[in-house]
Amino acid sequence: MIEVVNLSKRYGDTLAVDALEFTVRPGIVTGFLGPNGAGKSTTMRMIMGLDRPTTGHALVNGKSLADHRAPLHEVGALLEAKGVHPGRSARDHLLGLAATTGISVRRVDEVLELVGLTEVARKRAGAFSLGMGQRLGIAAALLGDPAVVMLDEPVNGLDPEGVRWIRYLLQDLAAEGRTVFVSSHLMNEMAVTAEHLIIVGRGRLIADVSLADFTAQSARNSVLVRSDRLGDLRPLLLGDGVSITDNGDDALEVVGVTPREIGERAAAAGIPLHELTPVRASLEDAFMELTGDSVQYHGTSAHPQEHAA
Ligand SMILES: Nc1ncnc2c1ncn2[C@@H]1O[C@H](COP(=O)(O)OP(=O)(O)OP(=O)(O)O)[C@@H](O)[C@H]1O
Repeated sequence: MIEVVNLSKRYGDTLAVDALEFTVRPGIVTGFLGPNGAGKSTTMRMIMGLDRPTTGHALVNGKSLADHRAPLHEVGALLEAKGVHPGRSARDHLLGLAATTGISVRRVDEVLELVGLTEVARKRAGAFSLGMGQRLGIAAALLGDPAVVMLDEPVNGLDPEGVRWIRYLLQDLAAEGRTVFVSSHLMNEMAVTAEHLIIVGRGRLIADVSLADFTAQSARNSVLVRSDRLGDLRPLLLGDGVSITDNGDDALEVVGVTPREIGERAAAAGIPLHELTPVRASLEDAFMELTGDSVQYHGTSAHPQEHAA
């Protein structure tokens, strides 16, 4: 378990983390989401005791990390790219880490196997691809068989196979009862990986919510209706709280009426429907809606009409 209590960090004029409070529970994957610069890495560094909080504190399994006798067994973390000597083999790198903390050679070979690096374990880490380097970083994080696993943007720059591998690994670690806390700015990836979300913007907590509730709350759930008699159908659907958008192509996007209701009204009027599809809001849309104001550096949008919606 990770407990973050009134945690703040100021760098000069920048309040990178602003009175954050949340708990990360064991047994599930918790996604830590926020736009670039939202304070995710800073928060994770403070949890690891690598940065000193301006106010507040973070506890890992009930104590601050410095108070644990064997911190590597409590938490394993992959923070920014690890300093691996490029001339060293993956195995030697892990053996070096293990030796300083009393971890066995057997455990080194176990984690190499777990992350799929056994075959290349004796090759120079300098020749590793980004994905292999990421696997090595994760192997190092898991070395102490920690109860808490914390990864900062682990899927950045990975190919789809690597992304999927990390997703299943995180879910397996959570299923073993560990606390898994993983940061990302990719909402759609978190949507298929995490069960709970902590969302931050400009250092502040914006939402602490289950994935299911987050999706259900989104106002953008709609129904796509296709018919060649849309002109007759439209007045039958209008009402309070209903919005109807013509998306061209013989289709309407309807918000505020259920698919069942639309089907029944169309049937009662004898209007044939060619399609009636519930459209879940993309989680990315919901995330943008929520964090829009807290994005520090807005780029110029290639799709301005989407933001106006
Ligand atoms: N060592 C530092 N010195 C000064 N400012 C810093 C330092 N580290 C972070 N910041 C600032 O604190 C804010 C939060 O940064 P942080 O890296 O924690 O965000 P993040 O959510 O992890 O972003 P990203 O997704 O881009 O990694 C940013 O404005 C950043 O510029």
